[in-house]
Amino acid sequence: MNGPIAHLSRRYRFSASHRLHVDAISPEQNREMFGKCNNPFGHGHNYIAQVTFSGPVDVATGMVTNLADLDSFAQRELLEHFDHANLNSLEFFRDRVPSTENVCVELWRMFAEYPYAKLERVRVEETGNNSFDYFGEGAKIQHEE
Ligand SMILES: Nc1nc2c(c(=O)[nH]1)N=C([C@H](O)[C@H](O)COP(=O)(O)OP(=O)(O)OP(=O)(O)O)CN2
Ligand SMILES: [Zn+2]
Repeated sequence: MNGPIAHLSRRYRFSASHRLHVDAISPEQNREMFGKCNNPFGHGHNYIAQVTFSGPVDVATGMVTNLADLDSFAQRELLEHFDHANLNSLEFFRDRVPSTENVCVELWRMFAEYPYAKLERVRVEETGNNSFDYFGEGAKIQHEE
């Protein structure tokens, strides 16, 4: 039996490197657009991803979803692929700049498949100064292209 709807959020940390670069424009244009982030050797971040889900609070368990289930899912779908990876080498970023906006979009695609609650928001902190939110808008268009 289900009770009221609640939201839960969980944070996952991964370290990854990337280079912001677009093949279609010149080296000078890349440097102008991305500055130090276009360094050919890349650079790294300790990312923090926060995923937020909603769902009915199960009357028997008191939970929207068991965090242990979410952790197993995140380990398999996110951390095994992203932690200590070069983002530019991952399939999703073969034709996309590995900006944090695009990291959010890719994490949305992953976590939207979690079967036990409804994904509401993906937040990714790239540095201590910036964070990016994605709420799934335009997701179908992006993935059907
Ligand atoms: N719209 C976006 N702009 C930038 C992104 C991004 O993902 N989306 N990413 C970067 C770089 O990856 C960069 O490494 C962050 O650079 P910067 O903003 O200079 O870093 P901070 O000042 O926040 O932190 P430091 O660790 O002190 O450099 C750039 N722009
Ligand atoms: Zn960066």
